[in-house]
Amino acid sequence: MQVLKFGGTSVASAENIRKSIAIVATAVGQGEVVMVVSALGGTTDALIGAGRAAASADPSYSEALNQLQHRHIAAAQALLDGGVQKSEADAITVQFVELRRFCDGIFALGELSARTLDKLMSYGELLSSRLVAAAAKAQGLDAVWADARQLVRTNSRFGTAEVNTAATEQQVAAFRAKNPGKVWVVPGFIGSDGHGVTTTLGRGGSDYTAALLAAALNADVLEIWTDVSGMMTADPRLVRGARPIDRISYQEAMELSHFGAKVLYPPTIQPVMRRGIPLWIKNTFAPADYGTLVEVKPPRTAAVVQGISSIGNLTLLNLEGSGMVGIPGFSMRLFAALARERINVVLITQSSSEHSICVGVNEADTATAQVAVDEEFAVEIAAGRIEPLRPERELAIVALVGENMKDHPGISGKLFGALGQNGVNIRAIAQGASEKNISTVIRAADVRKAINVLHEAFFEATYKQVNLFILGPGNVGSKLLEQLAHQQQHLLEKLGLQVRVVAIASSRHCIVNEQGLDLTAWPAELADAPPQSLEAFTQLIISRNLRNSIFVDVTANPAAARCYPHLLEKSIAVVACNKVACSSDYAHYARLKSLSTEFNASFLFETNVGAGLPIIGTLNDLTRSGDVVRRMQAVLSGTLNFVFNNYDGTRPFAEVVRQAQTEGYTEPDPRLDLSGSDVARKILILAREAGEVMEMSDIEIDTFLPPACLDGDVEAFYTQMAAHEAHFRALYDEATAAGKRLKFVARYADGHAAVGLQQVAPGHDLYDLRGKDNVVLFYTDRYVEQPLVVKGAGAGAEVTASGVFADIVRAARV
Ligand SMILES: NC(=O)C1=CN([C@@H]2O[C@H](COP(=O)(O)OP(=O)(O)OC[C@H]3O[C@@H](n4cnc5c(N)ncnc54)[C@H](O)[C@@H]3O)[C@@H](O)[C@H]2O)C=CC1
Ligand SMILES: N[C@@H](CC=O)C(=O)O
Repeated sequence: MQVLKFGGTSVASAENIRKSIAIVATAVGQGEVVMVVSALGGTTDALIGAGRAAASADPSYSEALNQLQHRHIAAAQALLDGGVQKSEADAITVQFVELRRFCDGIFALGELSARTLDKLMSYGELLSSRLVAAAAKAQGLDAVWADARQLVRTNSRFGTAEVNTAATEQQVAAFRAKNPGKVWVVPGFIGSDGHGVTTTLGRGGSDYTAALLAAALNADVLEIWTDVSGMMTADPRLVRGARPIDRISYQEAMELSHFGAKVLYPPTIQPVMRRGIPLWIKNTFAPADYGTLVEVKPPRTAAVVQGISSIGNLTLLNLEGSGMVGIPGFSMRLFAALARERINVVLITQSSSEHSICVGVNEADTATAQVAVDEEFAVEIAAGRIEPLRPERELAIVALVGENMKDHPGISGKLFGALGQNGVNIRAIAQGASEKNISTVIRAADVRKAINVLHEAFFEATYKQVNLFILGPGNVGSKLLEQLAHQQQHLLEKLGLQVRVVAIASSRHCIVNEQGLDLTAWPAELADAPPQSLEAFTQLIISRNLRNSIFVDVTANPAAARCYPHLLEKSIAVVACNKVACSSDYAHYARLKSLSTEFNASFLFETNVGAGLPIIGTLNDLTRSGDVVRRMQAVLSGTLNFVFNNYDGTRPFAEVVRQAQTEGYTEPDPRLDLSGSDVARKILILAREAGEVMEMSDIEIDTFLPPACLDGDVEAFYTQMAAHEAHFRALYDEATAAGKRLKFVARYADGHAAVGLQQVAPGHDLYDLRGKDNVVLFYTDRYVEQPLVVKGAGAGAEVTASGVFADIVRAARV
């Protein structure tokens, strides 16, 4: 015996009904079959709407009934021919005459009781099941229509009637005896009470009808045919990578269905579980798909977590107060007060201090719960022994479900870690001793992010999605985007990172695509995009609330640097080649570092010194391992090294500087390089990273520029340099005459830092530094005489982009 249930979408049209009947026909080859059907998709809602309209004296119910009638007759016409079609259309018309009279009655009385509503809703399944039975017969099945009201006996709790199992089993057995070998076609969802009055089993109750019949008939299998290929590892509307679960235990299926996996009506499992009947969830529209088999003991797989589920619209009710500690009965009174108002408690947690108890309820029950509980504890509240009930709204539960979680250490740790790294704050936790379900209460606005993060952590070991927001696609930014475009496949295959550039903003425009921008088309798209301010861009990053978000600042803009705290506070990582933040006030720099730690968000700026060279990383490695940096000597300006390596008086000094700018070594404002300020920023950042508390004003800057060069704008700067050619020539000649080279050197020792132009002699560590190279010599407690040296290309868009890229990968792999 097999019981097959077809949901609303599976019988929504003549075409779908044909598919469902074909599935039943195949099953008939393997033994007796019971077919349980829902109403044609959307019918129940339409009937409720018509009933409510009628009850509120709105005559539109009549038109709603016309449409329903038309839909059912059209389906009959498409499914049946000749005399069968005529008699079925007549039968449908008769039922609609009855239904119309019934709604007229509601209209006249202006009242829609639960009992009346049950009767009204029952027409949906009665109509669909009769139609499907006629179609099954027309297709050659030996089908019989079975009125569920004569099979399923319930009490009179209209809307959510409770089933009398013993009476139901007797009625089912009697019907079976009278209809041997027939294919039953049964309306789901409905039953009747002891007086023969129509009742319903709760929305989604057709699954339950099928489970009751399967249990009563001791069926070999219960199949739930729906429009998805089984229970999924997570809600596929929220998680793109969600996939069907092949085999799952009753307990796990129950947990998942309770927590919002809508493919199964939660009470369905209990009757079949009692009898150990396998329950198979299948897809009517892809019958070859395996679906999900729910059984007593599925084969043990490596999967510890079977699924991730969520319930929205949750309020946490917090009852707190010192008067609760050690006094029995508080919980009982709290739950009794809620029960009196028929408020369902979804989750409970209590701290071991007993100072507070916290329960989760449906948001719609918040006000009623508050009144009921405050009344119950009115005396204690008045005496100040407990606080009035404190509801926290707009929350949701996200739960991990899996029987194998039991005795498997580290699952909660991984859950908390994954959520924490993404700035998802956990308001409450519940885990039963059975360890089948670990529930977290979080902000409703974080649900999508949280489920995706957890799905990635527990199901998609293959890759982690990283979402980039890039500000300032100039020299470095454009190169970075080029490198990202080339390396996307490599990142996915070798590092398991699916890196998506979600947004790019220039100083004027912004483009966004949550699925990832096309990295070849962005320049044209950005040029045509609407204007967007920096504040709006920051808000966009925060409000999109995407997991593993990284803000990449490739500007030189102080305002951009001011956005970092807001982002870090939301656990959004910041990667910056912009040096403004780390060379600003020490307090700001220190705050950013502490926000990064506090909110578990990377703050990386390796390219602030030496472009793509691993200078800050090396320094961090030294200090983290306990070494102490005593002294640093460095050439930290690619621009100045390039200029002094290329200037020999044959070309004007200004022209060589212009070349450095054209080749992308200078700052957007080259005066920062030539004045020594950029080098001062860099030695400041190194000193701070070495543990020194220092301000920019503490750095001694010995500039070689005539003061006039710094008056006016950038063009005036070039003009002034040209005018002072003799000054630069003299610097060069003097050094050359002494057999030396000019190097702009940064020094740090004993809490003191200075930068300035020096003549260095052959044999000096800095003498042979070529092109635009940088070098840093670290003298530490471990590197006393021979310094640790980092040297190489220290400026240029390609190498800087490469350093930013490396920081992005570091932030992504945390
Ligand atoms: N060029 C190099 O070798 C190195 C550069 N850097 C740093 O890289 C950063 C960028 O340098 P480049 O790409 O050469 O400069 P760039 O001037 O070519 O690019 C910066 C871009 O940022 C944009 N921008 C400015 N304010 C903005 C805002 N509020 N919103 C959005 N976009 C804004 C500008 O319009 C420009 O397109 C600078 O902070 C520089 O110090 C760091 C290490 C080496
Ligand atoms: N303008 C800088 C670029 C790197 O920070 C330099 O010339 O070194």
